[in-house]
Amino acid sequence: MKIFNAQQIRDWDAYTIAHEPVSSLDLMERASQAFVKWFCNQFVQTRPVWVFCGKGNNGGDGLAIARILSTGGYDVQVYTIDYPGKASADYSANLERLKSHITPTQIAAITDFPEVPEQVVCIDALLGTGLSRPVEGLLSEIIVKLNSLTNKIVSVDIASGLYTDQSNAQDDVIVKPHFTVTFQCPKLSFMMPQNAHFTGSWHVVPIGLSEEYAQQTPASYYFTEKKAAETRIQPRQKFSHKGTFGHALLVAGSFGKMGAAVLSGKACLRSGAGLLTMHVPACGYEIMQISLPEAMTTVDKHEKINTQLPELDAYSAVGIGPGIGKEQPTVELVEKLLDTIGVPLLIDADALNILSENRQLLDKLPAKTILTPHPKEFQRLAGDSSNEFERLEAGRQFAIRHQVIICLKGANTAVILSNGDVHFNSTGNAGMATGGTGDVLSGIITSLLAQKYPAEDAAILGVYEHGLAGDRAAARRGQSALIASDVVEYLGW
Ligand SMILES: NC(=O)C1=CN([C@@H]2O[C@H](COP(=O)(O)OP(=O)(O)OC[C@H]3O[C@@H](n4cnc5c(N)ncnc54)[C@H](O)[C@@H]3O)[C@@H](O)[C@H]2O)[C@@H](O)CC1
Ligand SMILES: Nc1ncnc2c1ncn2[C@@H]1O[C@H](COP(=O)(O)OP(=O)(O)O)[C@@H](O)[C@H]1O
Ligand SMILES: [K+]
Repeated sequence: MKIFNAQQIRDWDAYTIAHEPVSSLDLMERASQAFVKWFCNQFVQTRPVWVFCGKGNNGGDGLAIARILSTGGYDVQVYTIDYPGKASADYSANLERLKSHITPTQIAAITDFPEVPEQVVCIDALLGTGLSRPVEGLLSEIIVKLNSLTNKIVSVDIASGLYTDQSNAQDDVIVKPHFTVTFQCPKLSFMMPQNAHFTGSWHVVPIGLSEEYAQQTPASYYFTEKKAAETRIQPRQKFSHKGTFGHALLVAGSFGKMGAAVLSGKACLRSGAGLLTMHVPACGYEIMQISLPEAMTTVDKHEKINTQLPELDAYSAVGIGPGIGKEQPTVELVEKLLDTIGVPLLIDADALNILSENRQLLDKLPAKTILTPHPKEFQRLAGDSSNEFERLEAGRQFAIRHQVIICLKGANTAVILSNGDVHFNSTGNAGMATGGTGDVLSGIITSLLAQKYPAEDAAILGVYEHGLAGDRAAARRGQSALIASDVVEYLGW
């Protein structure tokens, strides 16, 4: 699914109005009905609903939502806000339509703000994607009040005060909803960890905006859901054999960190590679043979770290990094690998830190190499950013400059392609914030590369399946109990 920016969303709206054709008022009605459908599944009719409306089209949605809910039997009150600025035409039209159902109460000063009983669900329809400046004055006072309540808050389209596609300043006043019900596509700002408090649990509801516009309009940002992920899966053919599915090499582990090698190796095999060889330091030989009998093991001459690059001819992809440390002989191994490799490559963990500390190596990265940094590793690679929009932009510039693919890990991992396009992941949960889950991801992606998946597909699909396995694991055991081995166990495809 494409993630459009605020201007594109306005154009999408206008395109739909012109080409369907549908009046903008009817489109607002459709959006409001879609919101109400979600709302009625979430909150029973006995919950009173108070709707707080601004004067733009988001406020217009709020008025229409209030009318539809009231017609549906909910006890609804509407609060309109008296702040400078002109009301939109569709807001005014909906205010007229509302009048035979509900008489709105106007808030002209913060002292007019009502006492809100505990059971009331508040709907935030103050400002939407038309936000163009920080919220001030009465509107900001109202947001502060709403945020001080313990009531459930549902934002229409986007929390009031939150920008759609740019960073807010730290002291901006923004609604902190429990839920956001957003129209047609997720918004870029929902992907940023800095905005977690300003989205709550967010849900996309379709409102029938033009498919044609969505298809023909280029976007830089995407949201990878089930369908987009599954279309990348290459089905296994009846007469295939283990040679069909490639031979992966994982260079992993060091003394005290052999677990990272085991986890990435298991995940690699569970993701369909035909053959796997693990290259590990001598201390890891028995550990590998016992814990992963399906893998072959080549042993480094060094007891505790990897120092020797195995002959690469046999392998269809290489993954390096999990648990390898940063000792000088390992740095030299990484350099030699970059000088000689002719197959797809994944670089993770300490191998990324080696790149950060030996920046001349960055110029040796083969095109379409996949890098899987967590935010700290990314910061070491690309430097500081003052907010997460800037960090993402730094990631795009890095990917374009070095022609690599970056999986910037976290909730909604951003897979940044070498043309700068970003695919945010939809799976995964906070239970995965535990040691070793990144090693599992390395194994999965290396496996897909070995099977000759295009690097873009390996990154996007690998990240998706990794999160999905984490979600299955969390559903069975809960998030706190989840460990990286569970993610491997719940891979299933
Ligand atoms: N394209 C879509 O997907 C649809 C959007 N609809 C609704 O329309 C909304 C967008 O409507 P608008 O563009 O009217 O946007 P808003 O409802 O956010 O209002 C924008 C208006 O508020 C003013 N404004 C901006 N920042 C302000 C601030 N900080 N303080 C005070 N006033 C401020 C602007 O000058 C403008 O007049 C969406 O969020 C959604 O709720 C739906 O009605 C229909 C379909
Ligand atoms: N809150 C979260 N929601 C979803 N996924 C998460 C969350 N926290 C971590 N993850 C995922 O878990 C993995 C952690 O990787 P990483 O930090 O490298 O761990 P390690 O180095 O211990 O293996 C990443 O794939 C990341 O996307
Ligand atoms: K809103």
